[in-house]
Amino acid sequence: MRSKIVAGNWKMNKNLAETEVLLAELTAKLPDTKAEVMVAPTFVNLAAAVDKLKSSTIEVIAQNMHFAESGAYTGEISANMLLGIGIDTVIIGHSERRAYFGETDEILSKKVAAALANNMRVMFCFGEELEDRKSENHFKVVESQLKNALFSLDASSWSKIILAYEPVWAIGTGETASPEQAQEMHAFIRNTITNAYDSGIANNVSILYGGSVKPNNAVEIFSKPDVDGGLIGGAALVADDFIAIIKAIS
Ligand SMILES: O=C[C@H](O)COP(=O)(O)O
Repeated sequence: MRSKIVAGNWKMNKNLAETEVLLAELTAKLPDTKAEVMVAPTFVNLAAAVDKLKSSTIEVIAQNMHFAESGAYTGEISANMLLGIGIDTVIIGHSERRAYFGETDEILSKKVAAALANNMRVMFCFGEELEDRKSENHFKVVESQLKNALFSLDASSWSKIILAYEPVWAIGTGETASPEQAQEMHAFIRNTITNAYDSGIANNVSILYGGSVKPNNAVEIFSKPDVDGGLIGGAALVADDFIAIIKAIS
């Protein structure tokens, strides 16, 4: 069901002690909000985060998982392991996984299938590179990322999908897509899903924007009708900034 979501992707930041400090600050300052609030610490700190947040409404989610159930995949983590510590939402397809770890659309579609087979929610990330936007191929690229990883899914699986549009040129760069650019792309995404499935599915999926969302731009970005919240990187590492971004959800 479409809902407002603010998720913090901590990437490879914060050791255990730092994780506990940030979570304590977040729980102490968390405002009343209609947004679902999520944090994605590193794998080694997930269990501690789940424990620390057991009486909080903040959900702990994972940054990644492998598609296999188990086996000889040194260094990897399965859906079953995440579920075993109480985590049932996973980020799949982040541009850093695509760029630095060779995750192709084919691998990502296997990961999505594995997460759904385990009844997990998937926060699926995608977005164009700067070159794609400069050459005006951004709509085509986004359409193909969605099609290759998601459009073979059954209609019923879409209740478990959250989308996060993250233009690669806006991630960690301080350069944000303008609220108009975000709205234009989010509307295109809904339209693309309507064409592949139907408007019911398109209108029920939450589409988050990610890429240099900060306290000073969140209100304007979140005010756009097809933007249902944000996937936050750098600003999620500072409690006051993340709280201010949560407050920007109306
Ligand atoms: O997952 C989060 C995104 O990569 C955005 O990161 P950022 O807010 O640091 O640009």
